[in-house]
Amino acid sequence: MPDHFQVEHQDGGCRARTGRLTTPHGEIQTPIFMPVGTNASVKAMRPEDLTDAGAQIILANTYHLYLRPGHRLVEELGGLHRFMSWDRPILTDSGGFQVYSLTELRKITEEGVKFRSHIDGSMHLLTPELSIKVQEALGADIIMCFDECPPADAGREYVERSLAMTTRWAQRSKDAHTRRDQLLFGIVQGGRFSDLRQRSLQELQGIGFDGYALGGLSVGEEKPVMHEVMDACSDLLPADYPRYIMGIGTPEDLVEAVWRGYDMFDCVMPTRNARNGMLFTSQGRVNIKRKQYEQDQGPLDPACSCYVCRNYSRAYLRHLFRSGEILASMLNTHHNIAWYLSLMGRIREAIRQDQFEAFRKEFYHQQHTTAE
Ligand SMILES: Nc1nc2c(CCNCC3CCCC3)c3[nH]c(NCCc4ccccc4)nc3cc2c(=O)[nH]1
Repeated sequence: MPDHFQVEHQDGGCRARTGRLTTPHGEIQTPIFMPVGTNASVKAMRPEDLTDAGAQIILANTYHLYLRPGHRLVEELGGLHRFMSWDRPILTDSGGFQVYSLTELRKITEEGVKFRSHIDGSMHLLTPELSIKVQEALGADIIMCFDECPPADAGREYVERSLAMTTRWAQRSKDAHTRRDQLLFGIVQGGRFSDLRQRSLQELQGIGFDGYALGGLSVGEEKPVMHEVMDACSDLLPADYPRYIMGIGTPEDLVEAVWRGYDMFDCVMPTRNARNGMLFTSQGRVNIKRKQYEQDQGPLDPACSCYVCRNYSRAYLRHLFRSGEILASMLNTHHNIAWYLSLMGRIREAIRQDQFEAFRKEFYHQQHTTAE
C-alpha cells in the first residue's frame, strides 16, 4: 500500500471504493471530480466560490501556462498556488493532449511534439523533459507524464507504435522528475485494443508511478468501446493506487466509471456547458434559455442546496442568459460545479453504506424520466 493513497471502503456489492489521497497541499477524498482551470482559473469562479461549492482539487494546464504567462514567470511569482490564491491541491496535465487538440501545425517525433503556438504563431518543441520541468516550476501537487493520445479512429498499427513511444516518454518523464514531494502519474494508452492497454499498463507499472490514468478515452469513441476499455483496465490496474480517467465526463459517465472502480475525473463539461446555458439538475438537464422558464419562479434544482438554487429563480437565470449578462456565466458555472461536486459527495456516501449498486440504478432512472 503506497503511503500517499489508502482505499478506505470497498463497496460490498461492486468495484466502487472510497479512498484518501494525500498531497503536499492537503488530502483528497475519492471518488473525486476535479474542476478544470486551464489558464490558472476555473472560468467565472473565484477560489472561495470553488471551496464553497466543495472543490477539493482543481486542474491547470502545462500547454497554456507554458505559452502564457510562461512557467518561469509563475515560478518567480511564487508558483501557481500563490499566483491564483488557491491553497488546495492542483493537478496539471502534461500538455501533449492540448497540443494535439488545439494546434493545427504540429509534428510528433521521438524527441517530442513540435507545434505552432495558437496564441502568437511562434514555434515550440514540447518534450517529456520540458513538460516535467514546467509542471515542477508551476508547483502542482500531482503531475502527469508526457504522453501521446492517438486519434480515436487510429488503426492498430499506429496505436501500437504510439503506445511504445508513450512508454519511452513515460520513462523520460520519470527520469526528469526531481521534486519528490510531487506525485507523478503514468498515463495508460492503447486505444480500443484491450491487449495493447494491458501492455501499456504492464510497461508503466514496470517503471513505477504514484497513480495511473487512463488516457485516450472520451475522444469520440462509442460508449460501449469506452466501457470495454474501462472494464479491461479495471481488473489490471493496481487496486491500491489511485485510478484517474482523463476527460470524463457526463454525470452518467462518472457513475459508470465509479461503478467500475475508478477514483478521479476531470471534464470541461460542467463549466463549458454552464456558459452555454446547459445546466445539470437532479431531474436531468435544463436548457435555461427555453421559453418555458420565462415565468418559472422556482429554483433551478429544488434538490440542490447551492448558493444559486437558494437565491435565484429559473426566470431570472433565463433573463440573465438571454441578456448576455456576465452574472449568467458566474451563477450557471457555480451551480454546475456545485452540482457535480454534490453528486460525487452522494456517490462517496452511497459507497460507504454499501449502497452504490442501488444508487447507480436510481440515478439512471432519475436522470432519464425527466418531465422535460
Ligand atoms: N494527457 C492526456 N490528457 C487527456 C485529456 C485531457 C484531460 N483534461 C486536462 C485538463 C487540464 C486543463 C485543461 C483540461 C483528455 N480529455 C479527453 N476528453 C475530453 C472530452 C471532452 C471535450 C470537451 C467537452 C467534453 C468532453 N480525453 C483525454 C485524453 C487525454 C490523454 O490521453 N492524455
